[in-house]
Amino acid sequence: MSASESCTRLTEAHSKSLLNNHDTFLFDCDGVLWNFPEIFPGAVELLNYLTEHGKQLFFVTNNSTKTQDDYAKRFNDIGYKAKPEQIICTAWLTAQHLKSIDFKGRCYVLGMHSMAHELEREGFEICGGIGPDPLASDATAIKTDKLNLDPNVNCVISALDLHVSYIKILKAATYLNRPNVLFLATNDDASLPQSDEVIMPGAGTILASVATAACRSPTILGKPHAPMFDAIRSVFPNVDPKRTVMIGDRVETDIAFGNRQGTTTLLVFSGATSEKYLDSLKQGDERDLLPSFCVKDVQQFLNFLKSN
Ligand SMILES: O=C(O)[C@H](O)[C@H](O)COP(=O)(O)O
Ligand SMILES: [Mg+2]
Repeated sequence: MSASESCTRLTEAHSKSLLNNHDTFLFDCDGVLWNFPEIFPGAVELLNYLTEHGKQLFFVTNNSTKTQDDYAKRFNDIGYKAKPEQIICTAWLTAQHLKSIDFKGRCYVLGMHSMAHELEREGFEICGGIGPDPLASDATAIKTDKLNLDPNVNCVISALDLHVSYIKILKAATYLNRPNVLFLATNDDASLPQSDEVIMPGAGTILASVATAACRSPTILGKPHAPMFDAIRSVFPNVDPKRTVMIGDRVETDIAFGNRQGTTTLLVFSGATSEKYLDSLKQGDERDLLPSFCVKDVQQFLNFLKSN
């Protein structure tokens, strides 16, 4: 797909064609449906409209701060009846990945309680990393014997951790100094999409600190990488990428994910990507990042679908 063929501004005709020629719609969450707690206008109505038109919906979010059940409850609270199996979130995905490789051992996790919940639900042991772990104020030299490291840790997982600290990065890097220790990451998003000038560092900022200190690169499970689509196939084996639309706000994760899987991609400008940034990409040769279509937001997409 050339730059001129992609990034087509969505119209009513395109929207009806997307509806008639696709069975499955994959929705990113942050920046597309909401910047929580703000739910975007038209978001819930669009989900219900597509469901009423017989479409299969999945929610593919790199956000690791909530469990599948948390998301299912959130969707039900805002008026969309979601089943947990429709929700492909990275906390759940990480547990499924460890299951798929028959992992045995203990994990040091830089993340929120949702990570612990999903991992422990599958029987994996967490050994630190969740919650605050501040540097002692009188710390002069940090000696290994003061760190209470667990000799049985053989996996380090980097996720979105609002309690990240120097000591936690130090412990993660020290564990990763052992070559047998597996290094996983939920995602490498630079930031969380925000509707004002605040920049909320994303999971990628934490991952970069650990990877830099440890001089190692992780296996990243979230978008744009394949495990999320594999997880959808495990729930819905008949999913056909050619009849699937991926709707996202970040080109490096959502659009690249859809393009690599061969789906149609729809970029919204309500989150991480501005029209100006997309225009700058069109000058380059990163086809992977260019969407099939782009639209202002989910409300405009819904309006096009409902127009006569
Ligand atoms: O930093 C992060 O983890 C991400 O920015 C955030 O959670 C992305 O969520 P998504 O847009 O994939 O729903
Ligand atoms: Mg997003």
